[in-house]
Amino acid sequence: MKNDELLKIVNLSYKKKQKTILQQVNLTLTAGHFIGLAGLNGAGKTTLMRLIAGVATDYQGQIFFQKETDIVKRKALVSYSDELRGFKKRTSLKEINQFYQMVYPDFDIQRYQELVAFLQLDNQQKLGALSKGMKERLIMALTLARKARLYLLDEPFSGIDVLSRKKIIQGMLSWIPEDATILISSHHLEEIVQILDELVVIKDQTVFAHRATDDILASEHCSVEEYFEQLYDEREAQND
Ligand SMILES: Nc1ncnc2c1ncn2[C@@H]1O[C@H](COP(=O)(O)OP(=O)(O)OP(=O)(O)O)[C@@H](O)[C@H]1O
Repeated sequence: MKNDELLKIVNLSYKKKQKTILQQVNLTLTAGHFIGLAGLNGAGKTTLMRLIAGVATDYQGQIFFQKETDIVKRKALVSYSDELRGFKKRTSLKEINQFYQMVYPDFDIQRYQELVAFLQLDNQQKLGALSKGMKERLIMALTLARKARLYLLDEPFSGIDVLSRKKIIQGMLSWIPEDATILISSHHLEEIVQILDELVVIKDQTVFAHRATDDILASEHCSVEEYFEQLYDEREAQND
C-alpha cells in the first residue's frame, strides 16, 4: 500500500579497506514515491544502493525491509542491476534476459519486451558491442522489468543522449507500479526533479537531508537544485 514503510536503515556504518565510507546513516523510505539521491562524486551514493540491494553486506547497523532484516527476503523485493560485471562481453541480450528470468521469479517478460521496444534495444546484440548509453538502457530494462517494491537506479541517464532522456524520464512514470518506490541517483537533478517526490542528500558520509520536494519548494523559497547546492555551499562557508 502507498506510504507503508518499505525500508528503514538504522545507524548504518560501512567501511571499505579500513576507510569509512558511510557512518550513522538513518533513512526511512515509504511505498509509492520517486526519490532522488544526490551527492558529490565519492559521497557514497553507489555504496548506499549496494548496501540496500544486499550486494555489499559487511556493515554495522540495521537494514529493515518491510520490518524484516532477512537479506534473502530483501533481495527478492529490491530490484538493482549492478553494472552487469558478471556477464561476458560475448553474452547476448537474449541470454542475459533468459538469466534474469531464471534467477528472478518476479521478472515480467512482457514488461521486459515492452521496455526493450521503448528503449530501442536489440535482443540479438552482444553485451560487449553496446555503447555506454545502450548498456544503461539495458540495465534500466532489466531493473524495471522485475515486479519489485523498491527499484534502485544508479546514474541511469549519464550516457543517454539528451533527446532520449526526456522521453525516458517521462516514460519511467508509467513503468513503476503505484505502490513501489524508486530511488534514482543523478548529478543532473534539474532533469529528474519534475518526477521527484523526495530528495535524499548524502554529505559528510551520511544522509544529511531527506525532504519532500514540495516542502523544499514551499519553505526554502528556491529550486530543489539550488537547495542541494546550498547544502554544500554552507559547508564550504564554514571551512573558510
Ligand atoms: N572498492 C572500493 N575500495 C575502496 N574504496 C572504495 C571502493 N568503492 C568505493 N570506494 C570509496 O567509497 C566512497 C564512495 O564511493 P561511491 O562510489 O559510493 O560514491 P558515489 O557517490 O556513488 O560517487 P559518484 O558520484 O562519483 O558515482 C569513495 O570515496 C570511493 O573512493
